Amino acid sequence: MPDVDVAVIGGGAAGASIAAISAGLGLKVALFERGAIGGSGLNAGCVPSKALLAAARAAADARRAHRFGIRIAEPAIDWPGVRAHVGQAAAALAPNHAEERFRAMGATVVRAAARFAGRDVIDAGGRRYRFRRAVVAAGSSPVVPSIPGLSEVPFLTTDTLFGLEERPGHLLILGGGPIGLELAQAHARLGCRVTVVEAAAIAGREDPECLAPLRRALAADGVVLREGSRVVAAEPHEDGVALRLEDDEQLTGTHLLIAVGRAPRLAGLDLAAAGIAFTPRGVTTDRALRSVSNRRVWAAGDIADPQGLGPRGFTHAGMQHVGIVAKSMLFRLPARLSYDAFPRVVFTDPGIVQIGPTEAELRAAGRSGLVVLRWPLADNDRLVVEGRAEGLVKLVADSKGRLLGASLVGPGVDEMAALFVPLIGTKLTTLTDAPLPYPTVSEAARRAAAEFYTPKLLSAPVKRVVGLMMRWLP
Ligand SMILES: Cc1cc2nc3c(=O)[nH]c(=O)nc-3n(C[C@H](O)[C@H](O)[C@H](O)COP(=O)(O)OP(=O)(O)OC[C@H]3O[C@@H](n4cnc5c(N)ncnc54)[C@H](O)[C@@H]3O)c2cc1C
Ligand SMILES: NC(=O)c1ccc[n+]([C@@H]2O[C@H](COP(=O)([O-])OP(=O)(O)OC[C@H]3O[C@@H](n4cnc5c(N)ncnc54)[C@H](O)[C@@H]3O)[C@@H](O)[C@H]2O)c1
Repeated sequence: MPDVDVAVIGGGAAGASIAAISAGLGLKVALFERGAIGGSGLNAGCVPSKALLAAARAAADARRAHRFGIRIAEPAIDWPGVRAHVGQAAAALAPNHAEERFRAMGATVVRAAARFAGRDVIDAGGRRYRFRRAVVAAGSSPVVPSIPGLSEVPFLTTDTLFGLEERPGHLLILGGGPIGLELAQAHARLGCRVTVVEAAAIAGREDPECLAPLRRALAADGVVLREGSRVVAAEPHEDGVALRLEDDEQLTGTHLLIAVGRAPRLAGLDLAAAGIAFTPRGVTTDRALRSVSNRRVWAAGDIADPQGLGPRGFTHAGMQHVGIVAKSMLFRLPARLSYDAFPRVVFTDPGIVQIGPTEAELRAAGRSGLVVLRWPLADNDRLVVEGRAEGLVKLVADSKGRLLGASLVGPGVDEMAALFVPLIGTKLTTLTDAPLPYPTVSEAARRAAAEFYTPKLLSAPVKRVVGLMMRWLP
């Protein structure tokens, strides 16, 4: 006889939501969490990083105020005050993740590491739980590269950075992905020296046309970017830490942050004991997020590797997974995950947004007949009046005018992502016909979409027909 209907391993964004829905449906639920409920997003990810960026934005806005004829002295950064703000942001959101909230819903919260002990058995906290259905939502953790000497130097990851009491004097950041870039800009604006060492190009997944404005902004903030640089050794230094690059150059800093990617937290789950197939990319599932080898088990969030689609390390991917798992596991409805309109945002200033595939990804997938439309944000009235008119809206459509992907860079474009998600796969007329409010940054979406029709509308035959109608029809 099973002890629980639904066992959920991991109380992060994905696992906690599935536990809440299952309990809300009156099912007997056990939620296993070995750390803090809320997971990486609340405690060491989205929330503290965006709170730090908000403080950094306030400092940057003060520095830019002179453009508007407002003179403000160089802002004094009160680091304990900044840390208090970051702490308060997490505290304000913590009640959504409180253990009592789940208990009140009728779920059993087990504050212990869980591991599988059979196809329908989980061991945790010295007890054995037999389940009807289980969801693996154990998340991901920072990858630490094997660099000679790294284990001899004190280094930070995002698991430890937000607990650091002192302000780094000179923060060296290894990795120029979203984590490295967001935290580089935040720290630079808050008065730290920052050097980013990136083995390839920064934001390497993003459309290359979006990178120039970001590189310029980071340079203006004082971030030193070392792209195409490989670290071959790390060693202690009187300043804190030294990194040796391939060409023997040495970079020194007071602190080192490792931000070279995240990997699914597979260790300790003993997935093999339950016959759950996995690879280093995560738990192998079908498109309904159901394990391909143990049909009692589903996976969600950073640890899920839906076959053919690969893992996605975003909170909103986890939220999309929750909907799929609810349909498939709880309601027994057909469910099929698709990332065709999946958005990602780098929350720097300017931000970079990608919705759906990039032009390069579409071409690599063999899509032909692509139409690329661009609208520079230098022409956006809202940004002109705000003195920040830089960036790009780039849309990729098929020959019939159906939107396949959108790449954006500019101030405030993060909020435009939501506009585009439901439009992927639809005709661009949805945008051109919509009265998007003026003056907003979003309005540039309509201008870019209109570029698809303008050449056709202003063609010689159309001009002739319009002229004839004007002159000959009443
Ligand atoms: C600095 C940073 C900034 C980020 N910013 C963004 C952003 O702006 N937008 C965005 O969409 N994403 C962002 N992300 C990614 C986002 O945080 C993750 O995609 C998301 O938190 C993953 O949620 P999850 O539920 O899959 O896993 P997690 O949040 O990692 O939760 C998994 C939980 O499982 C628990 N656990 C693991 N193993 C066991 C076990 N054996 N037994 C019991 N419990 C276990 C862990 O303690 C953890 O609490 C950011 C990440 C970082 C690090
Ligand atoms: N804004 C957001 O939504 C957001 C923010 C932060 C994190 N995240 C999630 O967290 C994940 C992890 O982020 P990330 O930035 O750590 O990883 P990432 O994989 O996106 O980027 C890591 C970068 O490090 C570089 N790199 C790898 N090894 C290196 C080495 N030895 N030396 C120098 N550079 C090296 C890579 O070339 C890459 O550019 C992201 O993929 C994303 O899913 C999302």
